[in-house]
Amino acid sequence: MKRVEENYQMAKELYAQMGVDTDQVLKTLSEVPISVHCWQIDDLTGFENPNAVLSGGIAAIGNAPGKPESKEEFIKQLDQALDLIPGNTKLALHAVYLDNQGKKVDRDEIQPEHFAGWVDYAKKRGIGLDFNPTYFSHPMSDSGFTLASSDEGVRSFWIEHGKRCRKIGEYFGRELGQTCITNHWIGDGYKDHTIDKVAPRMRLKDSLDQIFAEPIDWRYNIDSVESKLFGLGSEAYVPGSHEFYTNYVMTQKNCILCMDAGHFHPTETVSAKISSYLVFGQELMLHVSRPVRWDSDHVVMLDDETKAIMQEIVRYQALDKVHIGLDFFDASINRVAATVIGARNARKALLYALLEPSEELIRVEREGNLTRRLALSEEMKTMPAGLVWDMFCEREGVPGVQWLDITK
Ligand SMILES: C[C@H](O)[C@H](O)[C@@H](O)C(=O)CO
Ligand SMILES: [Mn+2]
Repeated sequence: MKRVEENYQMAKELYAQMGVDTDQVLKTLSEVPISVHCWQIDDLTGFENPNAVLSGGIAAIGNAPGKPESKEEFIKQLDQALDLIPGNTKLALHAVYLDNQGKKVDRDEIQPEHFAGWVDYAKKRGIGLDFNPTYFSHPMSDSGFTLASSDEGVRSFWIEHGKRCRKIGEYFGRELGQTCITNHWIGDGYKDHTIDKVAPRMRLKDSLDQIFAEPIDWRYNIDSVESKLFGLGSEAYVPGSHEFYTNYVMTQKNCILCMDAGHFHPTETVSAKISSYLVFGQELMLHVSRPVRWDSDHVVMLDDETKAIMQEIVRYQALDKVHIGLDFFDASINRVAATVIGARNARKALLYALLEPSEELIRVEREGNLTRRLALSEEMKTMPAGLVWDMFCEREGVPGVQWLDITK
């Protein structure tokens, strides 16, 4: 305790010399919500069907022991993870984590009451909730198409699911006094060479128009649409591409864009795209993830891209415009630890961004002093951010490096 305090005082002085107020940084770091996804805990199996098989072109690869075998075990492990994650945390749920009280409740039948237990859970923990319709892992998505399907029965089933999920999001927002982001991602697409790329997109646009037709107060629920380049089995064509959704949110204005760090060409980065949306006054949802050669959903590291994403948000004072969520699932390592590692790294990346003297960097760039821009940026890299992090954990009542004990 004393050592953490002493180290922090030293770091505080060093950062002050660079024009950075670490006390203010710690306050902001504690307040910014980061939405931690629940599905790393159980490889996205959920409670709808204990034997569910993941589909939609995504995969949790690995067979690490300890996967929860009941809802009780799931909650226990989730609690264990959340207890080790400092800062203002939201919890992101998927529709398959419903409480169906042992009855069959299909996706086009779900209602707020099936998620009342989660609202109680969130109230108990003092956290907000985000939501995701589950447009996959279901016989009605077996054709590889949902909202863009040419089968009107299939399409209307999923439109109903989308509509109901927004109402559940609204319920979360009202009950918890925090906006819920309801993120819509579909795995639709073709494996091979596609001739008519327009018709599925026309159907997808129409489905979204129907889903979002009813206005919902943005204080309670904001819908986001998540683009993707390809999936397993949809390598050649995905109707819900980045260009498609960018145009959708710009013209329809009834939802915002979600960018997942793994959903682009390997040399493209989400960090490079953020400013273009902010210029047009757009809010954004992010899925912070780590693609390794493809959309592999590896656990988030404290790597250059994660730091760059946070820098972009902080530099333009857009912390209230860009909603930060996590999306990874790795079944090859302990699932609780995976959640903790990824969530702590996302917040550490945010800390690095907040510790940057961004006002000075922007000013010297504007003045044309590009030498100082580079020199100062480089010097910042070896400043003692870890000592500020330790103080953050201390103030949040969460273990610092000692959390590693659970990995023994
Ligand atoms: C489970 C999530 O909804 C899913 O991962 C989606 O967000 C995605 O990124 C699919 O590749
Ligand atoms: Mn995602």
